[in-house]
Amino acid sequence: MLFTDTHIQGLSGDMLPDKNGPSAMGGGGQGGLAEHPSVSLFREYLRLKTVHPEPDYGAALRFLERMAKELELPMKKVEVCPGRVVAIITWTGTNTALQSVLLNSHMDVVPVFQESWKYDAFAAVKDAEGNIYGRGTQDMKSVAIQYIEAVRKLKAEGKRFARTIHLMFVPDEEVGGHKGMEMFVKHPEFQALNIGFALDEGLANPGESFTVFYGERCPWWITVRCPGSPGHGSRFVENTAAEKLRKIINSFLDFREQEKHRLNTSECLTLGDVTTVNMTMVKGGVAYNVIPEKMDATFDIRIPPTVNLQEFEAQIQRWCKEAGEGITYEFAQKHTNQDLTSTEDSNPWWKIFSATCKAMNMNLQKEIFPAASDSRFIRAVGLPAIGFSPMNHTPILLHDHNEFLNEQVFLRGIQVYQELLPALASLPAQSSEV
Ligand SMILES: CSCC[C@H](NC(C)=O)C(=O)O
Ligand SMILES: [Zn+2]
Ligand SMILES: [Zn+2]
Repeated sequence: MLFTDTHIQGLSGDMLPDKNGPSAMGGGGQGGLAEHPSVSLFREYLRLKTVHPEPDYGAALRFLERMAKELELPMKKVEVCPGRVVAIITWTGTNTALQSVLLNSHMDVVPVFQESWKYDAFAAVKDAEGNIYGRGTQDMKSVAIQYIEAVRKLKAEGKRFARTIHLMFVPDEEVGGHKGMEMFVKHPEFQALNIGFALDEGLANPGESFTVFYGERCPWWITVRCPGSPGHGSRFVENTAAEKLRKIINSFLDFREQEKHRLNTSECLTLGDVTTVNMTMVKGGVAYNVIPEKMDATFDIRIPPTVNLQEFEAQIQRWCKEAGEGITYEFAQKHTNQDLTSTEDSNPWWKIFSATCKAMNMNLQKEIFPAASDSRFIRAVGLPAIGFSPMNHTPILLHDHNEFLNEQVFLRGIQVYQELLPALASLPAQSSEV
């Protein structure tokens, strides 16, 4: 039986036809041809509302439990915080003494401005070009299903590898990972996974190449508090909070201009190589005619690994001092680990990853991730991690309206993991492991 997109929109994931496990015939968009079962599964996962501020993690965990059952693999659940569960599906290797390969994805997605979307952001509508629209199509439910489907295919082919492969599904990445990966990397269950190398999310690439991320900028979220003398709004009161706030804003935003200019005038720099500063909140004031006793400005700063963080903070202190008396600041986010994953052939994991991609004629663009992902916590405990979402010929639409991924790009990504997983999980024992 075939469905049109209109029919599919009205169905919940549970109501989709499910004849042979995930081999559901999905929505149309391809002239009535049966939909690839992996695409149907992807669309089903997209329909789960794991959206902040109240993600339905229960639905995602039930879905993943079903996946584990279909794959005939065990799934472990670790509650790192009340209501915050990390799920791990494990394909045990033939030599459990060797370090394992981690395939990480986050279950949660960011909210949408539904009125600005072409379709319901949680209906996983597929258009006539095969573009699948939905929150999480790029970030990063596609990658989660690609991992699952690659493992399904490899298992069906009777493959088995020396190294264990862990498929990990974490909560709360989109709100900083504090009740997700940040906690889990310190958990004994994480250590017990004996991870040697991790893959996590990357970004789409609009061209033919695939972008891979070997490091991240440090996110610093800072609120600068400017105290001042209050008084009547009709007077020239000295030492006002607003005068100080103006100087603070000028210092931060002048620096922003310099960095923007540096990025725009250098061909070899990408966003991940410069510091971005954005004023994201301003607070203060109680009435039109009352000069307030304090005003705050909040900035989202992203600092590349090449910047000395002590010197950068000293600069912030100078800006505060220059702006007037009594100015303080406080961090809501201050990541300080600047570890990079080596992309030299001396790193055997990188060597096998890049060689396997090259054998598939994939051109890799190495960059610093401009935002923050859970990879930063993995690198911070000393493990190599590469951010990689196999999405080329795709505009970068994470967190944007009308986020989409084409089904052919999605399916090609499964093939990419079908090659990568055997290569990584067959990496010979390293001298550090014996
Ligand atoms: C700093 S925790 C927030 C994480 C979020 N990640 C992404 C990929 O958008 C960000 O960079 O804002
Ligand atoms: Zn993400
Ligand atoms: Zn995101």
